[in-house]
Amino acid sequence: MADPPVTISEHEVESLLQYSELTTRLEKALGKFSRGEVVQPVRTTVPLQKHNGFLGLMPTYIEHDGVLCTKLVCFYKREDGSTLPSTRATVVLLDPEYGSVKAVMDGEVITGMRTAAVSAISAKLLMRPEAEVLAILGTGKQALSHYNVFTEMFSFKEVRVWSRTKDRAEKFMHSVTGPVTPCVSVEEAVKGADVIVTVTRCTEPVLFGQWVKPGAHVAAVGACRPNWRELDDVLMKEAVVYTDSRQGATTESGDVILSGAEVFAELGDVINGTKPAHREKTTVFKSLGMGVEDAVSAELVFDQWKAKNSQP
Ligand SMILES: NC(=O)C1=CN([C@@H]2O[C@H](COP(=O)(O)OP(=O)(O)OC[C@H]3O[C@@H](n4cnc5c(N)ncnc54)[C@H](O)[C@@H]3O)[C@@H](O)[C@H]2O)C=CC1
Ligand SMILES: O=C([O-])C1=[NH+]CCC1
Repeated sequence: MADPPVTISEHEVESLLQYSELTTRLEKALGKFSRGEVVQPVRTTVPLQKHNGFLGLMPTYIEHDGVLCTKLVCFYKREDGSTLPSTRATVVLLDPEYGSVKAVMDGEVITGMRTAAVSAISAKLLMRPEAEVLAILGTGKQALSHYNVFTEMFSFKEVRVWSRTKDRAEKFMHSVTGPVTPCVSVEEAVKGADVIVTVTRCTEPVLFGQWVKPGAHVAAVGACRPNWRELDDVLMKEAVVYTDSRQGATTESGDVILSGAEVFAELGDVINGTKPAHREKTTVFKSLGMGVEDAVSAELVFDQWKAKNSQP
């Protein structure tokens, strides 16, 4: 008889996940995914037309590790000024033998941390070793998680942040502990930057190739629909393009599909040593988000939860 499922709240997930262990597990998972060791169909999306959004279903099975999981994530194209969240997620961990649910956990923290950690892995693999300036475009949830993991993993001399209003960039600056330079234009934020993170909700290009320093690394996280963009054609065509999933990117990424840019490799190919990391060139990591990232994060949360709650 299976145990009843446990429920793990946002607060508990936050207290159980740390970037160091999470990043190690994600790097291994990206490698496994690109070696074909993970069953993970491209996200199924159900349009929520009335609310300008989508429900994404992200099932994943890692047979070797006995991990079966699915995330349910709603994401929206919100009007400017809307206070409603742009993503809401729940993660369900199952027992693959019995088909029973082991845990239902909050997916907000998992989505924030695993997405940022994968971007940080892309930077570790693809940025120039002498990188000094990080620019973050956007000041929402992903901007904060990216700021946290990038400043934990690397030692940038300057971190710049851009938002469409100066107020938001300054509010972001006051919400973090380290130094941040708020910028009034994208051009000002990215000029000379070695690493650029785009974490906006925009559906038209916001980052233009003419402003990007040759050899810079761009982690592009927003624009997860086939007709949404964050990057322009110039950047997409000049850069060597890496993705989390080639199949996901060619199905879901407007930046890839509409620019006609070629996907050079998955991050997992670089981790596995089957494709090179072109650090000397301008690189784009187009992130769409994968179920396997949620699955290994949820397994880590569940392991830690069990260790904390087991009887002495
Ligand atoms: N690749 C992945 O794995 C994931 C991608 N995402 C995507 O990342 C993006 C950011 O997500 P969150 O930080 O959770 O959203 P958020 O709503 O917390 O923040 C969005 C930011 O974009 C800005 N923004 C909105 N419209 C804009 C426009 N037209 N031009 C420029 N900036 C604009 C907002 O002011 C805000 O700073 C979204 O597009 C979301 O769908 C979210 C989760 C995972
Ligand atoms: O992977 C993910 O959770 C998402 N990608 C785009 C919106 C949410």
